[in-house]
Amino acid sequence: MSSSGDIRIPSRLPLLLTHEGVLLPGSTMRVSVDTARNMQLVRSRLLKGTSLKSTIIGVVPNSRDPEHETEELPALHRSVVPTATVTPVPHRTICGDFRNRCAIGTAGLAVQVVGSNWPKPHYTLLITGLCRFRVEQLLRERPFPVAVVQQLDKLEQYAGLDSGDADVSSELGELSQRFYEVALQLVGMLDISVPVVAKLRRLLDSLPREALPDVLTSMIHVSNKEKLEILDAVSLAERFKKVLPLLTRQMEGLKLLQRTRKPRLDDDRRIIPIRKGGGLAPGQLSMEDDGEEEDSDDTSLLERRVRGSNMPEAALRVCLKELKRLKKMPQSMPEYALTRNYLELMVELPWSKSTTDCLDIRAARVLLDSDHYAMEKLKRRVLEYLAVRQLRNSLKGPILCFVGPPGVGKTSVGRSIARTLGREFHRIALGGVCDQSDIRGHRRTYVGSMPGRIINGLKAVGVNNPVFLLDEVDKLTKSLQGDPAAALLEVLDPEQNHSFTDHYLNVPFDLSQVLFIATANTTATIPPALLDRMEVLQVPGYTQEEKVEIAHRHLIPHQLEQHGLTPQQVQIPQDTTLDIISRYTREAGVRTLERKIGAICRAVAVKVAEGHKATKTPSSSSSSEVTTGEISDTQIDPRCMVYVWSILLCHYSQPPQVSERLTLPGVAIGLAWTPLGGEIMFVEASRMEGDGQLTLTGQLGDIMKESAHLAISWLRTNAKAYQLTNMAGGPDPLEGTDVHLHFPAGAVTKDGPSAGVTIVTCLASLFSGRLVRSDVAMTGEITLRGLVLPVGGIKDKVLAAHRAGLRCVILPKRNEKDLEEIPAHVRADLQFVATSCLAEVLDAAFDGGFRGPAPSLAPPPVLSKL
Ligand SMILES: Nc1ncnc2c1ncn2[C@@H]1O[C@H](COP(=O)(O)OP(=O)(O)OP(=O)(O)O)[C@@H](O)[C@H]1O
Repeated sequence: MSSSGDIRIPSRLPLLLTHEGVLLPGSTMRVSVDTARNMQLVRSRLLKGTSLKSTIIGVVPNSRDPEHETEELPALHRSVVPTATVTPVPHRTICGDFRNRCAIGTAGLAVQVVGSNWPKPHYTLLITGLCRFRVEQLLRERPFPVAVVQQLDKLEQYAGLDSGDADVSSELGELSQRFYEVALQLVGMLDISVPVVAKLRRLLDSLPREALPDVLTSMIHVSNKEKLEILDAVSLAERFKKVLPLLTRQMEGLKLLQRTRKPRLDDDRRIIPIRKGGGLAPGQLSMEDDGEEEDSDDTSLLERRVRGSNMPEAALRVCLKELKRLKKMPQSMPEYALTRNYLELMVELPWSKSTTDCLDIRAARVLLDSDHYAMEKLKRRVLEYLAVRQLRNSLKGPILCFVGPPGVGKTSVGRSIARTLGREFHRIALGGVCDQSDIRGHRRTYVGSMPGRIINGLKAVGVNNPVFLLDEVDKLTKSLQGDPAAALLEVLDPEQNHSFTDHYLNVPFDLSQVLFIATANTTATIPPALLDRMEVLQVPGYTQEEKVEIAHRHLIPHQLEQHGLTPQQVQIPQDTTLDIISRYTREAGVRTLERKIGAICRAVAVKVAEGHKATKTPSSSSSSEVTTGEISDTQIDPRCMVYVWSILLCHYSQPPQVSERLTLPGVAIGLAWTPLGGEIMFVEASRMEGDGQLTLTGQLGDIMKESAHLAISWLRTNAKAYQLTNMAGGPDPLEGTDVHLHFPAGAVTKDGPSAGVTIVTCLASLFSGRLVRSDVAMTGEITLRGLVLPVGGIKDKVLAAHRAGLRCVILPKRNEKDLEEIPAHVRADLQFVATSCLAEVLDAAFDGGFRGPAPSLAPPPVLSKL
């Protein structure tokens, strides 16, 4: 730092008006620039200028807030020096008013300009003060003020310090010596081992004495007003005199502080913080000290929590080690927050906190029954499972996995199990999870690392024995980030999960008390190793009657409550519900049904809120008696009940879904099983002139394609017996003919052998020109010899046929036993034709039967051992 005496500043300076601090010669200050005038100055002088001269600006304190900047230049800070001492100014002020003349400021060198656009455009300048100046004449005010200035701190001014006038010299010499000694005392009170204190000590010796008052003022704690007084002290002697009491005050503050400090801190840590490039503040010091105290209190509180959290020995050791590191870390270190977060998590984890199981099997049965209608098989198995657990008092055993179409209550049964046990419930959605660290957490070395879902779940429930529902385990996917299913293996294996190690925790956590239940739509996509650890419980779709019951017992009351309606205000008769189910929904579960009921409730809620009601109150619940569909025409008492009749449904819902009829040869209805439940499927075939090619469309898998080839071969073999012909009427159906077979819903991949009988029927219809019965649906695998083999998913398929309003289901003979699972009333509504060969299938599929095969083609009595 050089003495300001060596510096010659330009006679014209652009003025930067500051409002937040006072720049003194010899010190450095950061100034935030956001007012229009100052921004202009930075842009046109500092950013465009190329010479050193262009980086010198005049910094003048301005008391006015930048928020209130006006067109008019604010009054600049002006020395209170008697006007007599001010050099007379020629009255040539071209702009600005007279009050801005004689303003005192500090010429400064802009050493750094940093710009930012956030939160609004602004610059931050780093300016080093060079010397004082006085504004002689304001040349212009816009776009930024420029003034003719007079440099005040000059070399010759201080000549008296070293030589010259004996009186001045001796007075200044004495003053500067006293000042130096006091400054030395002040620095002596600080801990010299702190680098900034050591540097200050060196500065005291190396700086010219005349620079000391300004430099020390900018380092100790003084108010802006006091700083302005020092800025005004143009005379050096006056400056020494004004700063001396400030130094003494600072020392008093330090002494007081040292006396009030605790001996522990006093002995070994005599570190008194110093503001970087600024001063020491008694008030500030004590505040920082409080912060330190608070911090150490905070850490010891954390330590107490760690010790009291009952964590196992290994975890405790890790935590104490981390605590030790934390104590040594400055708070500003990014790792401080990481370590602290880790310790907070460790403390919050329920290492030994658990709820007491209150399982009463009888009460559990009542609760399961009251929460869920039907699902008898599932409820029975769940009760068995819970009973065994209670008797053995252990959780070891297979993990239950509920598999079924969406909306059949898998998740809600899981929730009921938690309630019956009196345990906390937590659902972990695994759909789409493709990263191992989702389950097992990230290592703490990664930025933004966090624990996996299992540990997060435990933290959320706050006990170590909750019921965890692993929802949609069939939707886990692999990726470059590892296989989440592999991570789940450890979680679900009772032999291993007592020491599950999350990467973030890096210490084992005992998961053996957690009751895991999984749900899936299909077992096909569950990784085999995972499936092996689970006991699969199929949850089939519901029949229409079951859905009506579920709607009236659970869904409607729930929806009414959700929409602020009471059963006295709305009544949905059973046949209306049945209508919604059969005409507006086609699903295995009840989710769409619930949505439709919700839509009705919303519409009724509007009417009720408006004070409307039905114009006619029908006397019976038959929809046919209702003559009007509008409920919004007449205003009557809002307390009256709103009846929702079938006829009104069209006001609230989309047009009903209608099923098509079979009007062309070459169409047959098959039954398919998908993860969403059973579905009916219209298989279509057409033929055209060609050279005997078979085209298959509809995203078919290999097995399905093979079924199509099998069907064609069987039909060609038996063409004569069934009088199947090609387009020209010839005996080979494929001669000169191309056949196209299409399975609608082309965007959905289909596979499996169960469409075999449908393909045969569809092609038989095409080649014979006869229509297949439009109320028949079929399923079954075929062989080349014309046998019909059993298939899976019979219950869902039959329910789908029933939903679609079909009358007859053709199924393999060996699937007859599966019909027991189907509710009696559904069975009563349908006719089942159990078939063991294709001849029987065709006979049942066509009105009046299909022309039977020759006796030699009839299947042998013992069909197959498959
Ligand atoms: N048998 C039932 N009795 C009462 N309510 C039921 C029954 N089955 C389903 N529900 C209700 O249907 C809604 C959907 O059920 P849930 O969310 O449990 O389906 P899910 O089988 O888990 O579906 P997903 O596979 O899509 O997760 C819930 O409101 C649930 O209470």
